Amino acid sequence: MCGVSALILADTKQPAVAEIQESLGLLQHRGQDAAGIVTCGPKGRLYQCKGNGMVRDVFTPPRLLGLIGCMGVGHVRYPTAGTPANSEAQPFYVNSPYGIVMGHNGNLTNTAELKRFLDHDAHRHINTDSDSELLLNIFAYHLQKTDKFRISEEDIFRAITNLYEQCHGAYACAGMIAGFGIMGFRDPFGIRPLVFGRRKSSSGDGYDYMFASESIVLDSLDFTDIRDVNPGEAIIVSKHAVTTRQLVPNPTLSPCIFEYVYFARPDSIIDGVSVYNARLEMGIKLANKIRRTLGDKSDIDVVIPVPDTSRAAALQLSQELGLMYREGFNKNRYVGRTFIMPGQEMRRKNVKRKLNAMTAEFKDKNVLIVDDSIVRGTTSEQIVQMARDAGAKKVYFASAAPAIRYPNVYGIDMPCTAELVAFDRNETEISSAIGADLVIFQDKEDLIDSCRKYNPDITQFDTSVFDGRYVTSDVTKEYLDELEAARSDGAKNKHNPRAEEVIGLHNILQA
Ligand SMILES: O=P(O)(O)OC[C@H]1O[C@H](OP(=O)(O)OP(=O)(O)O)[C@H](O)[C@@H]1O
Ligand SMILES: NC(=O)CC[C@H](N)C(=O)O
Ligand SMILES: [Mg+2]
Repeated sequence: MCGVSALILADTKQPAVAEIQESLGLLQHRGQDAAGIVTCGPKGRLYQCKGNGMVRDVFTPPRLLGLIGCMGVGHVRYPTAGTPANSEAQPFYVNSPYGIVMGHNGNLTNTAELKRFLDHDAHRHINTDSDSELLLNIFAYHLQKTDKFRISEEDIFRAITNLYEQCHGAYACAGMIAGFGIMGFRDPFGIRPLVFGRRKSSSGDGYDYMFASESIVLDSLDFTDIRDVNPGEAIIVSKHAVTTRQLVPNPTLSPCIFEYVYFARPDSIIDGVSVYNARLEMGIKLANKIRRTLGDKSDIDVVIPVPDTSRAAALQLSQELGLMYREGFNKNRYVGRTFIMPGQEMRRKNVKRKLNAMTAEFKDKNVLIVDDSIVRGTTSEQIVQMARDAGAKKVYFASAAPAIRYPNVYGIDMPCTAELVAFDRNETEISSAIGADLVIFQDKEDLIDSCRKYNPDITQFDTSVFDGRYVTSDVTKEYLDELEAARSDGAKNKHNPRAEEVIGLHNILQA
């Protein structure tokens, strides 16, 4: 997943850039590889700053000063398609028609078909390997068909409807049309999150409007009337009006359950479910599973979370089991999230840089380490070793999510089953692969119930990483094979000149 945001201020003399930058800081946990902002100023002119790096590195004060205008779009990237190159930093821009800017969270599953269509039929030039550039150009192609001097909301809705028919996979998008306004839309299954809110303008005249991947952004920036964009719904905020339209009739909301497990901030609410509450509930359900597995009289002395994401579940679990909770791992706050770092070598090195065991909490104890998930096992394997080195007698390892055995195709970069530690292994084999005495996983139904408890109206989640069932119908065995061949660690390690290529056309990073 990535993070997107778009803001339009009622007071056209005020700059939007500072709050867009703020929004990206609040979404940094969704993407650490690249960041970008495009604003729209007087005369409908667009101003862009984007490139590889964290928000604090990309947006230096002089660069921010150059981003003028009362509306704009922001993006933080975690690459899940194409390459990690600078040129694939978002938002993307096309000049025709009207000047369009788009930030995309998610992943398209029919990129080959879209690429062919844009080349052969639409005759639109695509300059990178990014699926998001394809998405933007599909939208632009359909908007172009209106062939009008000035467009209306109806034209935009029609173009998004056409995009829905053509683009498969996951996409939560925040966009802008030069001089016109901002827009947000979510794919027909609502796989990735997107929220919308408004705030009384600082001048007291009218409202400011904002889209963001997570509600924490709108909360922090004092927006109210926050609501989820529905699956298959588009919202357009022009300088004069807010227009919403349900473009896909009767969609089935199917949010990615991994947002609740790991990706989202705990203080966000996604599709009516507080991520924090869902994690606490995961802790309760996991405690029950541990009780069922080990019986009431287990020999566990202490529960220890793996910072950061597992903390809420681990604390609740310890209370449920009547066990002591201790912060046994000290975390270096300056190292980012390791799971979303590119390349296994980097992920492996950074677990060690980030976490350190405190001997006092481990020595001569039977410990239950709790994490939110075990994916490649990069974290768990090293954590178990650290616990043993610190003198633990027995190491139990519990995961608040079920075992992950299938690739993700909707915006999480796990395309290759062979890289997943649970692939083709039973629980005993996983325990020995990560060096634990016993590993205990949450049951899938319990995970689903933990989220549904807070919004029973959600009838299905995307749980594909646990069960191999994809909510969109086009994910075939052939597709998964192609994805694995293109994006496995092995494939990425092969020299890819496109990843290093400097496509200056896209970047304006200056001192
Ligand atoms: O089995 P793995 O492949 O190691 O992936 C799972 C681990 O990665 C994530 O942590 P991360 O460090 O990314 O973020 P966090 O600090 O938010 O927990 C997640 O919380 C698990 O700890
Ligand atoms: N994880 C995401 O949402 C990434 C968006 C897009 N697929 C990219 O790779 O840039
Ligand atoms: Mg973690």
